[in-house]
Amino acid sequence: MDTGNRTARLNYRVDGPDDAPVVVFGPSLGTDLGLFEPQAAALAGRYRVIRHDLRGHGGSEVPAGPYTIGELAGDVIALLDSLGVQRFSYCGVSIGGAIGQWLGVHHADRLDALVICASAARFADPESWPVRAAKVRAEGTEFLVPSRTGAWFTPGFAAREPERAEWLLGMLRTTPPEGYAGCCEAIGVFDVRDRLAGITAPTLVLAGSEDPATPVDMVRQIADGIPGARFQVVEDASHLLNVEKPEIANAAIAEHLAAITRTE
Ligand SMILES: O=C(O)CC1=CCC(=O)O1
Repeated sequence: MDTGNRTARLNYRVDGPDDAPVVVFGPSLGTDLGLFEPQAAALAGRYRVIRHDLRGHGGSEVPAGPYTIGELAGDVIALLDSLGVQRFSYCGVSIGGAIGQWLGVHHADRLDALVICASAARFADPESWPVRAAKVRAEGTEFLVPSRTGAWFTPGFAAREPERAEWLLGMLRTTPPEGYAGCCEAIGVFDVRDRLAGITAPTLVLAGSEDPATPVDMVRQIADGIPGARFQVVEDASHLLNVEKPEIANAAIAEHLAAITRTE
């Protein structure tokens, strides 16, 4: 099976009981494992919550790009193997959701359940991603910061919760340019539209009603392609819907996982 080239060492954090069912959380482009603080706080009483940084992000190793989603997923499998985890559920946001889809296609035997948030089977404007990668390699990530209001969270969220908005933007500011660029290149060539029907894990797909990066109809295509997948729109949320509307996201994720995994 193709899991890409050499795996990269991922930074990760584990919360919750050692013997509980495992739920793995994979973040979005330009963020880190802190993205899932609201989910870890809500779920770590019942699950062994493993959050990881993407390759080239946060505290993870930063190999030279370009990367592929297969390589990013291979990093996650290598991490779980190193922790002795065989079966797990996976929840990913955006590129993290792409990793989830890839795991669903290639590691069905290990997946209890999938949650895919604000993602795509084929991201919009594929030709734009290498352009963004080149600009980030040349200039760093700072030029992206102003446009993340709207792209990541609604202006209303930024006004209501400025400290949380700044906390998210701080993740982007500290993302290594090479890691960010390598992930852009992975996004640009990712396309599993013709593989979705092969995903057998019970799947929940969440979309933010105000998300311009992965609009509702684009996210819905994932659910339409996966047999039996459930789809839910989170109202008044943009791309990082799990932070903008944590109570709604947590309730949906917890209900989906509880229906699949035994915690008692
Ligand atoms: O451009 C962004 O920041 C939104 C996004 C697309 C893929 C991803 O992981 O984040």
